[in-house]
Amino acid sequence: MNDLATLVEAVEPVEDRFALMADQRHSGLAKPQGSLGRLETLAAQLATIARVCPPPAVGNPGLIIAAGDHGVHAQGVSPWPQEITTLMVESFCAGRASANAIASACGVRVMVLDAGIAKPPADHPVIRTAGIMNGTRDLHVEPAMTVDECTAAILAGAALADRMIDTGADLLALGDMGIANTTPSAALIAAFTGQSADLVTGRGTGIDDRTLDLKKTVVADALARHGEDRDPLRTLASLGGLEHAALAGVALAAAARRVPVLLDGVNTVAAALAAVALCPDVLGYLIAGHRSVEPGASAGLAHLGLEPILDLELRLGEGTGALLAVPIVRSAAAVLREVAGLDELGA
Ligand SMILES: Cc1cc2ncn([C@H]3O[C@H](COP(=O)(O)O)[C@@H](O)[C@H]3O)c2cc1C
Ligand SMILES: O=C(O)c1cccnc1
Repeated sequence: MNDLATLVEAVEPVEDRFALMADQRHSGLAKPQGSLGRLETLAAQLATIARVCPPPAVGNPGLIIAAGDHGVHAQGVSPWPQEITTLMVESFCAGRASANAIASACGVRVMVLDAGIAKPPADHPVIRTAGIMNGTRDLHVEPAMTVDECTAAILAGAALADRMIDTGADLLALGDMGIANTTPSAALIAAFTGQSADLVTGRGTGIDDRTLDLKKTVVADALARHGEDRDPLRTLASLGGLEHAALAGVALAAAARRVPVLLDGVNTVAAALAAVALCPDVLGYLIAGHRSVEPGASAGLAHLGLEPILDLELRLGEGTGALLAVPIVRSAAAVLREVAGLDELGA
């Protein structure tokens, strides 16, 4: 898929009639009706995505961690130096980050997309490089990306998603890495939900009260600079990051291939809002893995109408919360596929 309009057109709505079939099937299984609670809703969603009931087993889940740097880091919105983005990506490659530990515990393959890191990491078999730019411009003073740069990042994410699906991935979890990226996330969430900068801006990696006030002002100023234009692509380019754009591309490509998309924390929720604004039919493919502590995550999830699977008070990103939800999504499909019918009891 080499242009955005083609990618958007390739996404077809999920088919609700398969949810009905899933409900009927659940009612006939050897368990009291509704006794598996939201696991049943999840299985029904998987059936609507796959257009088949029971849905296929989730046998080969993948995680894409998109990484990028941010011009707005210069405003002092994060206590961490920008080089941490590069160092953490190298840690993903070495299999030493939190995301790797949880991915191997949950049986998930990890790939990393350098969507636009300021100091690019060394080449590694798990890294793909978008090759667009080395970090965004400062969204506080000017658009973070041009529309062309943003489109290229979306397509880079879509290309990696396609490659993972071609090599067997049947669920894609989203993860992010990018020092200062909770600032563009807050700006995107405010723009796409209509909530105030004050409400959706959080402490990110753990900033003090003074820095939080500064961050809220930076987000509010960026929203004022951007103005009322709610065109999804221009909004994403103006207020977002390269990793947000790339993750929106992953969601679009996965939806186009009828593959479920598992969201992580605030940064992937911001990317999901952009993807849904670009293509409303993407929504049916999204599953919220967890509720991040960041306030913008809850605002974004509420706007999308998504109820997260887990709430473990995580506030890391990298895909950690999405990864932890993978066994639950797998189990939802397994129940609908494998549990005996009431009529088979004693047979
Ligand atoms: C060592 C380290 C590992 C991380 N892994 C994810 N993040 C998370 O924190 C960053 C965003 O927070 P803020 O906007 O406050 O900078 C992102 O990179 C996010 O993925 C990390 C942050 C650090 C410092
Ligand atoms: O919840 C998240 O995803 C998160 C929170 C803080 C920093 N980075 C990510």
